[in-house]
Amino acid sequence: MIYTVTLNPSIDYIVNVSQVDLGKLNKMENDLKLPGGKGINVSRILHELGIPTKTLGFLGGFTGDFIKDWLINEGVESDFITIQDDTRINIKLKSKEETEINGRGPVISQEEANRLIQQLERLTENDLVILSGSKPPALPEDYYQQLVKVIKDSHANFIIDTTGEDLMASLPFHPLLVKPNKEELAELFQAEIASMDDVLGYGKKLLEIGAEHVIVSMAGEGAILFTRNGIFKGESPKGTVKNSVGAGDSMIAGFTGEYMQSKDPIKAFKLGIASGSATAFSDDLAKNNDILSLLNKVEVRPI
Ligand SMILES: Nc1ncnc2c1ncn2[C@@H]1O[C@H](COP(=O)(O)OP(=O)(O)OP(=O)(O)O)[C@@H](O)[C@H]1O
Ligand SMILES: O=P(O)(O)OC[C@@]1(O)O[C@H](CO)[C@@H](O)[C@@H]1O
Repeated sequence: MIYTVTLNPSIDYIVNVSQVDLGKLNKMENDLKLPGGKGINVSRILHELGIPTKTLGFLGGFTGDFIKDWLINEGVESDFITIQDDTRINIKLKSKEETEINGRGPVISQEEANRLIQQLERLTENDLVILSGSKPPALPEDYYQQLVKVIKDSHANFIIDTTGEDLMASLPFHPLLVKPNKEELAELFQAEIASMDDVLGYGKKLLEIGAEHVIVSMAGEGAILFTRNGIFKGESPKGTVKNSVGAGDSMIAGFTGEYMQSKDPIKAFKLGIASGSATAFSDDLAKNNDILSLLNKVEVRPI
């Protein structure tokens, strides 16, 4: 089974405003509330692709109920730990530019935190866990490291999509995939990423430190895949961007779904790009048909 873990889910409140005047009253043209949080997005796309998945993490309050109900309606399996505090609401302001205002996240007690660890103790070597997104400040500083240890002790495999020290500390445990975008890669190495040579150099370092596969995603400019057998550049299909929130998560879902079936990283990379782009061209996350219709437009070549 492919499990996803979202420590800090959200309702994504997508607000379209033609022009934003700070300090004035602005009227929305339209708005949309969607279940959010990176792992939840990954599971929604896996489910869309027909791949069995279960989504885990912490949900609470009326906001948590909204997400739980949405997933039930969509048929996405979940087993969340119920917390006392409310799940956060993240604002995605769409105007001439996309502006995001993300909440810090709810209070999570030690007892609630322990219950997720106990869930992961039941994993087996046939399982893969995708750990995605930020960690609410209430959780212990080394919580991600604790999760990685439990997953490895259970002989399961994992993917991690987070930033900074939590990502770095997980690399020696050989995640199947890490997928920083260019900004996250720069932050990881406290370096400027100004050229393709910089992307290639720092991407290779992630492999050297321990990742099995690395994708550096570059939005409309495509992505680079680093494997132990070569490096590949994938071009993003062209289209009209409607809402790029979740494009990165969709890419992880596409890659993982295909890789777990065929063990072919190039085929997986192609489905990853098609899934990411299909989501960027949709209001919500992509639908299966949109992903498959983009798949034959994705070009990948060795570099
Ligand atoms: N403007 C776009 N046009 C075409 N494809 C896109 C666009 N934006 C994203 N994608 C697709 O989605 C993939 C992941 O996007 P991106 O690099 O923005 O990830 P990310 O920064 O993790 O995204 P997010 O945080 O918005 O989920 C890209 O490699 C590409 O395939
Ligand atoms: O605060 P985090 O966990 O880093 O990011 C959360 C988030 O921005 O990521 C998803 C898109 O990738 C959204 O659904 C959600 O609002």
